Amino acid sequence: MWNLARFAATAVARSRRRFSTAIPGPCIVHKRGADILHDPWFNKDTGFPLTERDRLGLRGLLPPRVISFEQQYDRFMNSYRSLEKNTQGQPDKVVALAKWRILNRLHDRNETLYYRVLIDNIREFAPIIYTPTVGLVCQNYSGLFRRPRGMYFSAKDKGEMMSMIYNWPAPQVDMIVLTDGSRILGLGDLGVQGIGIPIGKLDIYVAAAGISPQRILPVMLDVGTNNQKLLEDRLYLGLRQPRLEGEEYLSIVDEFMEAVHARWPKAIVQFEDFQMKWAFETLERYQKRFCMFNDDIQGTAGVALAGLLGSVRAQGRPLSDFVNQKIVVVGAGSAGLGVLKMAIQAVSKMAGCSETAAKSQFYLIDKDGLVTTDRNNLDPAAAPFAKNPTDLEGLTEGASIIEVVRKVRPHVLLGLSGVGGIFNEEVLKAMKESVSAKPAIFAMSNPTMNAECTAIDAFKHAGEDIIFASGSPFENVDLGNGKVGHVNQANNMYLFPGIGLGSLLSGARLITNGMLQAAAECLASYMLEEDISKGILYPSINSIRDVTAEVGAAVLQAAVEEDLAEGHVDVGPKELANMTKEETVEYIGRNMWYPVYSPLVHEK
Ligand SMILES: NC(=O)c1ccc[n+]([C@@H]2O[C@H](COP(=O)([O-])OP(=O)(O)OC[C@H]3O[C@@H](n4cnc5c(N)ncnc54)[C@H](O)[C@@H]3O)[C@@H](O)[C@H]2O)c1
Ligand SMILES: O=C(O)C[C@H](O)C(=O)O
Ligand SMILES: [Mg+2]
Repeated sequence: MWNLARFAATAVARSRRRFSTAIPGPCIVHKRGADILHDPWFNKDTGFPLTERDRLGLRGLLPPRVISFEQQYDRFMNSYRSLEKNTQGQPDKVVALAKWRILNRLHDRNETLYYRVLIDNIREFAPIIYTPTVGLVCQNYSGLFRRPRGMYFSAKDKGEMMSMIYNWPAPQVDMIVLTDGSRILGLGDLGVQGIGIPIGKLDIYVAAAGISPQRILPVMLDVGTNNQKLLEDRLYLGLRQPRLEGEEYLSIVDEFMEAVHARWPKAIVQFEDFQMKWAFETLERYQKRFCMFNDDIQGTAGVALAGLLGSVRAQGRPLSDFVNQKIVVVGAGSAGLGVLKMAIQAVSKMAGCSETAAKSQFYLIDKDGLVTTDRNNLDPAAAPFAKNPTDLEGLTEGASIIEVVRKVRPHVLLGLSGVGGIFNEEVLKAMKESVSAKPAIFAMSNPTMNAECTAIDAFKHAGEDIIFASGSPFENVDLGNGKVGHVNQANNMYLFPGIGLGSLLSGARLITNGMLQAAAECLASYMLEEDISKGILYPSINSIRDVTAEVGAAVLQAAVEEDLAEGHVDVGPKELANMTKEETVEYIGRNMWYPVYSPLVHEK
């Protein structure tokens, strides 16, 4: 549970670990010749040594010189740098898509090299394969499409999924990211084009959690789209029909979940970018039956909570002061409500009070303004967080963001609305009057153009002492006189890889609230005091494998504590239970796949 002492102890004592990553043992490929060259899992391009060229029927299919992995790596990076140079001055979108294309071509051709350049340059490449560029890719998917990636199950496949799942060529799948494309980032319903999100999330799984690319599966459930523009687009690649609703919709998701479970009973399914009603409904429906979680509700909540606790520390307050922080959440969707739920639970545990009492510090605003019990047709999902107008001292149902901020003078203003720019100059200036000397502004909506405000505007209008976080990356802000306004990336990428990997290696059949809470607690305690005092709430993305190992270990240990850990491969539940915290982190690190060319034939 929320163990305050643990924060100080773990954060200060923890040394940064570097893992000696596992190198896969020799494997025999059953393909030969051109089939190997065309298989990105096995392809080494000009890197095939002569013995393999001989024995795999590759002689004559490649230019004679053998190029080392390092040389191939340098050649790719040189091409990438040339592309950067050649596209200078072109519109941002053109440059971003050109960068995505060159990376995607490598992904399609040679996965080992692709993942190595991704891991080594994660800070630079994450914004291309993940938010914000992935949003642009989804918007343009039908035009950009060259090769399929992942699996597509459509409403027309009803009754066929149990056999279709066996069309996937890999014998084992550990991690699935599933979307129905109905709420892609803040970009709305993008139908089948939303497949880019599971692909991007799974790239992060490989880079951050070391899940082998042979064991991941991005999935699109195409149940139609309500996006009129796409329905009228002659290049649109999805079903040209309105979205299925009600039982018809659920029967498709049910069939998919049964099929996956039948083939890979231990695969973990991450639900991603479902519109709110289905995000909550499917979580409720499956969380006690399958090993699954909803990243937008649960992953986001943990990352936001870690950031909120970090802001308390950054204000120089003891962590226990979290119970007194006034927090305004803008956006009552799957993400905003997930954050509220977890934050209120944390307050209630810390203060030892009921959740009802813990709610008093939180304010919720949606597209119709402040959410109160006076609202007609109050959404049942938002109802538990609605304010009683009698407690509001002057604010009424539907009050605007500026009205709420002026009246409440919150410590934190947190946006998960999907609406770019709604933390406008007036709202940001009002945050100067916050009761906190270091107010926090979280503009968490993605992609960049949907962020509630930019980093520059936040520091310009709300003052230089703010703590700032955004869902998509922004550059740090130069405040002059050598001062830097630090930009944090409050994105669920800091948690979902560890949740997935920790659950997988524990062998748990379910992902419980306790496991998710352990993940959030671990991230919250990761940062050292010296960083936190500078307003740095999250680790650098460069240390994402270390973060994931720690988070994964916390999740695994929580599974052990709840008696859910059944073990993984040859590590049984008893061994897991006997591992110390350190040993658990090492165990997780050892199980991370790392891209090197492994031999495709046994040495004679
Ligand atoms: N940073 C992260 O890790 C992270 C994680 C999840 C979601 N997100 C982002 O959060 C956003 C919302 O996601 P979601 O799943 O909750 O979406 P959603 O569609 O379920 O909810 C959006 C909410 O915003 C409210 N809203 C719309 N316009 C508004 C306005 N003008 N003022 C106030 N509120 C308004 C809506 O009423 C709704 O309650 C998306 O942009 C998504 O990319 C970020
Ligand atoms: O995809 C992201 O970058 C975060 C989050 O899952 C979102 O939906 O915005
Ligand atoms: Mg998402």
